[in-house]
Amino acid sequence: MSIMTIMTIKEPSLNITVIQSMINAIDKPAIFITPDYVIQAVNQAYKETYKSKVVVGKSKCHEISHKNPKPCDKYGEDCPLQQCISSKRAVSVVHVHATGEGKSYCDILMKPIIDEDGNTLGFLEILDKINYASSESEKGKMIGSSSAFKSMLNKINRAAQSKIAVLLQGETGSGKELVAQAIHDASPRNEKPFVVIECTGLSESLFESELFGYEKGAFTGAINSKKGLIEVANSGTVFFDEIGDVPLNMQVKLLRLLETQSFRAVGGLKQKRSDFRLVCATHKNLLDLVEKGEFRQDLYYRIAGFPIMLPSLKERAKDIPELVRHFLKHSEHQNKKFSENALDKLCGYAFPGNIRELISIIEQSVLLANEDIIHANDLPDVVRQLTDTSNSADEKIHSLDEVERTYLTKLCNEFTGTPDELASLLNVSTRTLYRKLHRFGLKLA
Ligand SMILES: Nc1ncnc2c1ncn2[C@@H]1O[C@H](COP(=O)(O)OP(=O)(O)OP(=O)(O)O)[C@@H](O)[C@H]1O
Repeated sequence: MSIMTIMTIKEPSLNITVIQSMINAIDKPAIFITPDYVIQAVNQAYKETYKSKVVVGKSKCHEISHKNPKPCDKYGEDCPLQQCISSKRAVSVVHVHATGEGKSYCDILMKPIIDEDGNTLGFLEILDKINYASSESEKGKMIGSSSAFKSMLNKINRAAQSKIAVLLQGETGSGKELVAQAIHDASPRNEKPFVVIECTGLSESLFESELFGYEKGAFTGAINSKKGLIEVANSGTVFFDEIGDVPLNMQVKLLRLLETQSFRAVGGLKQKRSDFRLVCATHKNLLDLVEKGEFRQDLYYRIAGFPIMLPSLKERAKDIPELVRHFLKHSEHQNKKFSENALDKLCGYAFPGNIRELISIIEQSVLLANEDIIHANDLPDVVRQLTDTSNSADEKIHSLDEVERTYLTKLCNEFTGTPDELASLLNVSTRTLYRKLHRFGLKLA
């Protein structure tokens, strides 16, 4: 019956055995469908993933993957089949699918299968389960369901498959380190080391000894030789955080390392090699720095093979309620809940510190609330004030640096605990807190 169906779709006939063999050779879940969404061929990986009975020639793709009686565009999602029909080209979208293990993000690749005469015979759909993200609270995963978040997932998944150098650009606290880790986890190098190099505040000598290691006796205090982070990262991924903070004289050394993948330990003669995948992040506009002569153009093009722009939390405000539920659920405050009104206020706030600031605001609100329900007036002043004035026409727009500086200045004057306690409340490492204080010339009381 399935053969008949295919044969009546287009001339010349399509051999279902050929299609089935093609699908069987794909190691990811895959189906072959006709424009009426009907599945004409399916592989074992698809059956195992969706655990629903697929009747070839009858079951429709959306009935299996979404458990929906109607196609996904009827529920407000992009339909890859419709896009593929109109563009006649391969398309890729990220959807939430109902798999045998519950809801899961999937990166869908839909390709038209065209015969020698240019007739479209049907569409090949290949699915890639995204394990590092979820549309609902799940411990250890990136949470979100806004379209900005989904299109970021699509790019992460693309980047993960190749060895291309990725540059993550986004505001502070928008999740750059989490995305870097996700790229590593979804890559073929995921069993190998993921090494983070924090570029802020590295002096030249520290830069070289940290990255390249040193030989015994190379300098006072080098009692034994030590491997550098680049060597440790061999076969894995190196994540250079805040790459825009690398001073010009060190940029040359970095460029040489990236071009040759080889280096020499401090005090060593031997040239060593390390095969690492490069991911960099910055909250700065590197092209502006290139323009100002503060960042080498050749280094920029070397690190920005595949730039990914992370959306700010403001651009994905739709995700705020789920993120709030997620952070409460995985804290010691599972019994707490934000009122609808408080959630509305949060959704209207600009979050200059992005998700890190959201986490901190949740913590503060929990402390400020007297009941298990957190009301709008339990929110910290910064949210209440900024959201209260957000409609005024003459509101001055503050730069993110300004907002961060003002908030940190206030904390420096008022906070009475230790730097470690403050760093933990702000959900940053103590090192990051010191880095920020140093940047604004601030000191804790
Ligand atoms: N999509 C997400 N879902 C859940 N938690 C997230 C998400 N994105 C970021 N976070 C959390 O937000 C916090 C900040 O993220 P991260 O440190 O990756 O940001 P960043 O952009 O690297 O910050 P910085 O620019 O200051 O280095 C972390 O606690 C991280 O786990």
